[in-house]
Amino acid sequence: MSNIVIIGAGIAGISSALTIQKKFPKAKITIIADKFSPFITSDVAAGFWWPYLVNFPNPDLLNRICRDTFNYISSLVEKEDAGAMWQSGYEVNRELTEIPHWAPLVRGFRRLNEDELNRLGEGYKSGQFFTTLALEPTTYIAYATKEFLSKGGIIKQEKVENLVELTDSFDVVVNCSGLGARDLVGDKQISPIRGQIIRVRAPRVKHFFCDGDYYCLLNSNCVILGGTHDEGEWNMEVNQDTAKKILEENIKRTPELKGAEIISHHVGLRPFRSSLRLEKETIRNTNGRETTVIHNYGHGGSGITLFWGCALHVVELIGNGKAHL
Ligand SMILES: Cc1cc2nc3c(=O)[nH]c(=O)nc-3n(C[C@H](O)[C@H](O)[C@H](O)COP(=O)(O)OP(=O)(O)OC[C@H]3O[C@@H](n4cnc5c(N)ncnc54)[C@H](O)[C@@H]3O)c2cc1C
Ligand SMILES: O=C([O-])C1=[NH+]CCC1
Repeated sequence: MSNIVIIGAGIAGISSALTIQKKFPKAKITIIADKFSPFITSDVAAGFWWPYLVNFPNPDLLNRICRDTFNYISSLVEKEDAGAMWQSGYEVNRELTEIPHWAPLVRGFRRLNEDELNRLGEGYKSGQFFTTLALEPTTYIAYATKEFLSKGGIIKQEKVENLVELTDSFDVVVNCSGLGARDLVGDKQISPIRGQIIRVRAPRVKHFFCDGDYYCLLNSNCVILGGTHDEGEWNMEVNQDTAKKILEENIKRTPELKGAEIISHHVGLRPFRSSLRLEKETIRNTNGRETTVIHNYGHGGSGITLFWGCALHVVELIGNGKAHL
């Protein structure tokens, strides 16, 4: 039986494990990670489907990845335990912006007129109203992990010090290490963009609102207020002044937030890379053994927006050449 290992148990790792399990049902598939949900970056995510703080040089493939992920999350809405839901709202900008490439994917995309922009706040020059999806990441990772284990998947807690060491015992290694790739494969192109958020209970909030500075996003079990983005910042401590500012600024934009119950504060480090790394390499180790390595990391602020399309592409990269797996 062939042996496949996925490094990482975040949204990228667990989804890659599922697509590989489906494509190669006879293979032995193991997820190795040093940290698991609910203690990883993926758990901090709002789960909002909206390409944000991510670069990828191939627009056609990016559109396909966006479409595949959007369609997959929409298929999960009917499953009560997957954490998916629809939500509508406003995205506005203080500068003139083009219609985004993903506009045809979301539902009811409509540009806002000048009167609407003025009523939403001062200084907004462009914006749109649309319906998109949210996938509560901790809920989804639990749902996906249950499916992976039910089909014979194996999970090991371990910090991988050297990826090449795995090539002696695995036919395929899939690197979904997120920001960990900086050390794991010495990739200095990946660095953190620190984000701080507040989870609140605010049942009167019925629309999302984002304006490039702050955001108020809904998901299946709370409302998420954000949106700091500090490049190169590794500090994981919640900053109380930042939290106060996030709350105040969001209340100005969404007054229904007044009196909202604070549930929790979180900080996460978005794994930002000059370009999302979704590619294959072949490693021949000192014993002359050749192993296929697939890299799937560097999703920045869009891990939940891109995960399923990336996981499907991971299987393509492993390729039919491995149909015997
Ligand atoms: C505040 C905030 C809000 C966000 N909101 C959204 C949103 O609304 N929508 C969206 O699309 N994206 C959002 N994101 C971005 C999203 O969270 C990330 O893009 C995504 O979580 C990255 O997933 P990942 O699986 O690559 O990484 P992670 O979740 O960090 O998982 C990496 C895994 O690799 C393991 N690992 C790393 N190195 C090693 C090693 N050497 N050995 C063993 N295991 C290792 C870790 O233990 C972990 O299990 C947000 C991010 C932040 C910070
Ligand atoms: O990274 C982030 O903060 C977000 N990504 C999509 C919505 C918010």
